Amino acid sequence: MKFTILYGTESGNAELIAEDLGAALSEQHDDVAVHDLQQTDPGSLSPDTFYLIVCSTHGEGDLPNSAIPFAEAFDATPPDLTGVRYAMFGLGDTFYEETYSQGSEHIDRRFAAQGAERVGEYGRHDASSWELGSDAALEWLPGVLESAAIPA
Ligand SMILES: Cc1cc2nc3c(=O)[nH]c(=O)nc-3n(C[C@H](O)[C@H](O)[C@H](O)COP(=O)(O)O)c2cc1C
Repeated sequence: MKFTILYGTESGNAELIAEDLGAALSEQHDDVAVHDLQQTDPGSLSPDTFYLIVCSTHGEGDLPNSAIPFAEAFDATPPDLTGVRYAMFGLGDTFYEETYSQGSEHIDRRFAAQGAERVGEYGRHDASSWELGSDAALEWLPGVLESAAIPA
């Protein structure tokens, strides 16, 4: 199974988490890549790869800067994501109350609308919590792999 971890970030937290998830997956799997969403062509998403998407929230419940070109390209030419499976890990801060963790949901809605299947629990990290983002993501990962029926 090929894994690609895609991150959308503005101040680097999602990138760090993506790198840590990539390192953890690489211990058991050979084909693991980590990419910034801004370097990702939506048309390249493929059913032969399992995607983990790590995306923060900025503005007022908006996408972070590095995810915006991806969303624009996605909307310009919506890809057929039939057969694509992915897991979602959203970053946010409950300080922002009603817009908490909505950034990643902009990507999630696009994937669902084009036929992709989200697998496992929707992961979240709250910057107001005491937990480190990477610790939360590494706790979330095994459940996702189990839901996807991928050996850890
Ligand atoms: C200017 C600014 C606006 C933010 N707006 C929101 C928001 O609307 N909702 C939310 O849940 N978190 C919001 N956050 C919190 C970030 O999503 C959180 O700090 C996250 O860990 C940042 O990750 P990143 O470094 O990958 O961008 C905001 C942070 C900043 C600095």
